[in-house]
Amino acid sequence: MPFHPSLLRLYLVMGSQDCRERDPVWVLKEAIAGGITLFQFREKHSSLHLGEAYTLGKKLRQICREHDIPFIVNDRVDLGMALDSDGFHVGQEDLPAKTVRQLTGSYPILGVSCDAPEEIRSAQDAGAHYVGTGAMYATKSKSDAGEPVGPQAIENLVQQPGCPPIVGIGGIRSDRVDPVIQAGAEGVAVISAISAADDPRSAAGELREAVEKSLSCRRSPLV
Ligand SMILES: Cc1ncc(COP(=O)(O)OP(=O)(O)O)c(N)n1
Ligand SMILES: Cc1ncsc1CCOP(=O)(O)O
Ligand SMILES: [Mg+2]
Repeated sequence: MPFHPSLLRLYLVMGSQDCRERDPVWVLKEAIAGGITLFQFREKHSSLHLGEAYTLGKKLRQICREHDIPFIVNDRVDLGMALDSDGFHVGQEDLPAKTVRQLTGSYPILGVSCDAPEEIRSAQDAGAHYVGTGAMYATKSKSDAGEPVGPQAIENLVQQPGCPPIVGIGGIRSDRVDPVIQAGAEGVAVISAISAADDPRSAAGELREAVEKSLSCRRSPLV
């Protein structure tokens, strides 16, 4: 599936650990109905074996396919390849982005977590389509997220020549979307704001509306 920065508008990142014991299949369907534009399968559940992650991933992948939502796999290139994913997301402590590109070819979407200018340069070298920057705000969804870097980090990175489109992640709720977009992000990535919401469909709807509203009044659109 070809990449366009508008795919980053509302990016749901989710695995079974994020869904409050509810079926991730149901959560994903509701999130799609609410307006997500991209999905990342981020399975971190220590009790789920790779084979179980594959079985769940196949179901989620199928739902994405039926709704034309690109399906990205976090961390595990082997799992992503087995699931015929549309792309991969890796961070600074995962396989190097350049290696992922070599393993997977030039076509799949490649996302890389970056908080610093030198990380942007190596993401560019690897042919990253987008960059994930965070945590924007404090988060309970990633135990090793470190201190929040805030929207200011996006404002700094986006000035790097040739910087790929940025999506902000970490602690984002609908009332925190605007500073992230005004800093220069193309969209927001969330886990708990949708996956742990009582009503994931309306949560996604609210977030999407907040993103569109904020983009429509950005002073100098970056895309
Ligand atoms: C869109 C997006 N941005 C950042 C991350 C974080 O990736 P990483 O730093 O590798 O941490 P884990 O998600 O693997 O815990 C992401 N997953 N998605
Ligand atoms: C995966 C990840 N990377 C940086 S913060 C984060 C967790 C985001 O989760 P939430 O949206 O629930 O704060
Ligand atoms: Mg990772």
